[in-house]
Amino acid sequence: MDEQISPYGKNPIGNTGKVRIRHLQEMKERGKKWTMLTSYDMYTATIFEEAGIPVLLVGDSAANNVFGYDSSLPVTVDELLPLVRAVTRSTKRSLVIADLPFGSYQGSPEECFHTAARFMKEGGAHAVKLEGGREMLPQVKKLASSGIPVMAHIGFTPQAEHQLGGYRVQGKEDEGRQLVELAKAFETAGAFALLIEMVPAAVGAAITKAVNIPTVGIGAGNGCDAQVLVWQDMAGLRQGSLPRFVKQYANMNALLHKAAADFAAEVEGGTFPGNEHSF
Ligand SMILES: Nc1nc(=O)c2c([nH]1)NC[C@@H]1CN(c3ccc(C(=O)N[C@@H](CCC(=O)O)C(=O)O)cc3)CN21
Ligand SMILES: CC(C)C(=O)C(=O)O
Repeated sequence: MDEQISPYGKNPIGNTGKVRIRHLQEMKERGKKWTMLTSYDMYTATIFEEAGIPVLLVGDSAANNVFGYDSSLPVTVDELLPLVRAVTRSTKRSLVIADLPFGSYQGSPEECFHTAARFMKEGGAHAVKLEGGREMLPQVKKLASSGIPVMAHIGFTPQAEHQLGGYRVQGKEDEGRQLVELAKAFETAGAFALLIEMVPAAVGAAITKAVNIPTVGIGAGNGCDAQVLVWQDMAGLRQGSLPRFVKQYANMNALLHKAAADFAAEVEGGTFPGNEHSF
């Protein structure tokens, strides 16, 4: 392994400075895979950076994983900004991407620029992400030409769930070829990377081959340059039925449940606080 141990932990990029979009580009050229996780607060940001996750996404998935909405549509710029600020304040090296929420960029390239600039100026983000198809090409061009790195999210785009008819795999049959063309159009428009959600593995691989920019997959198969998961899914904080693309690497829900229940039991039983926790 050619990984180096930096003061902050292992990083597939092997550098100890800030992760830049050019590093992600170099990783694609070297065929080295990398990871992205969502993060919405200080502790997860610090832990993920130290664990060697080079890119953190403050996703609009905060809607259903922080704020308790039942989809990503209701969350606002004013709700997401403090979360972006928390993550950028807590990290030294990770590339932090702010997700543009529904209704904050679709109206026009100018609206998109205004929202993205707020995440860069007020949130300290290093890049932004937006969802959509060809109608978003002017938005991507505007950001890229204004010095704002932009990731384009294609395939299943949750902000369009009502248009797409629910949570469904995209890009089956002929639609797959159209997704490859869309990916190329976003590359030409200036996107620095693509997020590909819920498409057949063959389509994820075909897009990854067809473009020179990195692809980050979620339910898009093993052929993408990188993979992303929502952290509460990855760590098993979320319970119940999960999308097929989720793998749980821990059972944080059970761990936290037990810690809280043990605390309650000790207080109720009169054993906490003991002498060692008293003044
Ligand atoms: N916790 C969490 N994880 C996510 O991955 C996520 C969010 N929240 N919030 C925003 C969007 C919504 N996403 C979703 C939500 C549901 C499915 C889902 O139900 N998928 C099913 C059906 C697929 C099919 O057969 O067509 C699956 O089994 O994967 C997928 C992505 C992804 N994002
Ligand atoms: C699907 C995930 C990665 C996303 O876009 C989000 O967390 O908002």
